[in-house]
Amino acid sequence: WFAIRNNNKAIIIPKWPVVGMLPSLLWNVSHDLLHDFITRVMKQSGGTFMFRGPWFAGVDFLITVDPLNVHYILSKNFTNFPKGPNLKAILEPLGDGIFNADGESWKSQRETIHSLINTTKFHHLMLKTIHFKLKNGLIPILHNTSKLHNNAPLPPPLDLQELMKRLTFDTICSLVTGFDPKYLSIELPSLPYADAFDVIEQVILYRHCVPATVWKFQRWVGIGEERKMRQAQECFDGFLEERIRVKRKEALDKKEMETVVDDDFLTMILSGEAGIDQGKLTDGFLRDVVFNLLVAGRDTIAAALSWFFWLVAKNPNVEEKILKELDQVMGKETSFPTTEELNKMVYLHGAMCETLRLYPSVPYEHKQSIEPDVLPSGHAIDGNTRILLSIFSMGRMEEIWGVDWMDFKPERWISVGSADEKKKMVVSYVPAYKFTAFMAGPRTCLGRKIAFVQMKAVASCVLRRFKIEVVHGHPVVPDASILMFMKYGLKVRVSHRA
Ligand code: HEM
Repeated sequence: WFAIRNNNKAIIIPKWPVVGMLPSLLWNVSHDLLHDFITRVMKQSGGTFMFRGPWFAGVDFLITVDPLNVHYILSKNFTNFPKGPNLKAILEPLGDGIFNADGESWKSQRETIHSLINTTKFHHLMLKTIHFKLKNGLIPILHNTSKLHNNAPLPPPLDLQELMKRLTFDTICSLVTGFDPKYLSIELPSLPYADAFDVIEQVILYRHCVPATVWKFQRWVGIGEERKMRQAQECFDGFLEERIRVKRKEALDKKEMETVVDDDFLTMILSGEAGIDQGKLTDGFLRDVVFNLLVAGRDTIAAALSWFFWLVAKNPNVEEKILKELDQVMGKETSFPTTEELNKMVYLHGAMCETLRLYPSVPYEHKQSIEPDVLPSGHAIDGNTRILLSIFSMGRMEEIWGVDWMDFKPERWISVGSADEKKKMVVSYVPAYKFTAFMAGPRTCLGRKIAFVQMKAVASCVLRRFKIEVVHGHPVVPDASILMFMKYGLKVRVSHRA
């Protein structure tokens, strides 16, 4: 009261009897301010803060953005900081897949996924798939609306974020299951299993926000959000079961015909390329692997591309430099870029990193200590302490990025290469404990490389053909969600480039 009365800019988080600091948190969540609020708390507290929830609710957590702590938790003392049982319960729809696994199960899944997605074959399949989806999905849709734009004074706005979600849903489904749902078509169809996927993510967020006893009770009785979760899970599991059944049959037919199997991720696993014992390939195991990969590769890229297009539209100087680079790399050619051309797009790469610094697709990472420990910042923690790493706030720390941290500056990521690199512009090395959008240490993202290829391919194809303008007055704010989406979507108007 004293601080407010004196118009003090410092954030005061009262620790009330019984309810602890929960009111401050809830107030900020309900006013769309969660990420900014946490960032201000981090700046004010020197990078680490202990949040105390209601008595006996078991929701206390330590939140940190200190790179030394992050390094310690994610790498140096990695074994003391697994994801923990609380998160495992919240993420139960992901089954025993890689996101929800710890220990040996996690290790063997990581090896399998790593060995399959980092092959030239998978890389080719990915480029082919994105090319197909751009040519037959995104570009025709933008072209259609853009024609209207050029001929009519008031063109209909498009929700670009919605288009990105549809594009990445089709792409990742095709890559993982070999099936293209055609969610991104001119008619913008409604697909029950795609909607179910969204509901599952929303209810996972809900579980993060209420005490475990509340959502577990709701699940037991079958009411509220948990009822929605059960229905959505049944629907999405039905879709996955069908995909697995079809793939099993195809794999069998191909074996009989002795044809070379060179398809999607699921086919590669079933054909024994991953070296997994056939006895282990139960429907449940395959369901978990596939579901986790769909989660990993869909919304992360959709969110990053949405923020990228918004930032570029707001920064014409960056847009100009990207277009100049694209002209240099691809000449007058407007065909799909090759792998070599994508590698040469250094400025565009910097713009993508800069987007993920300011708007990381995964804004928070959860860990839970096993044993008591002392963090490099000097904070002593008990065993079983929940820890939240705020990736969003890390991208906004002056101590890490300098005084111009709020500027969208792809140049931050570019430097002059060595003599071996012929002194060309190259992407600078930035330690993973500073730039944590893909996490760091043994659990670092396995799809980082393919994510950049996809994002650069989509961005270069769209920007060369279309000018994107954000609809005047459209509010762009991050949603308080486990994934960094825009709360009201991204309403834009597109026109053909001259
Ligand atoms: C912009 C795009 C992406 C971002 C920002 C991103 C970010 C992340 C982050 C923060 C994690 C750690 C999550 C956690 O431990 O809870 C992660 C893990 C992972 N990512 Fe990505 N990701 C992206 C794209 C992809 C893609 C396209 C794939 C592949 C299909 C992928 C596969 C994975 C896998 C398998 C893991 C689990 C690693 C493990 O636990 O060992 N990611 N990613």
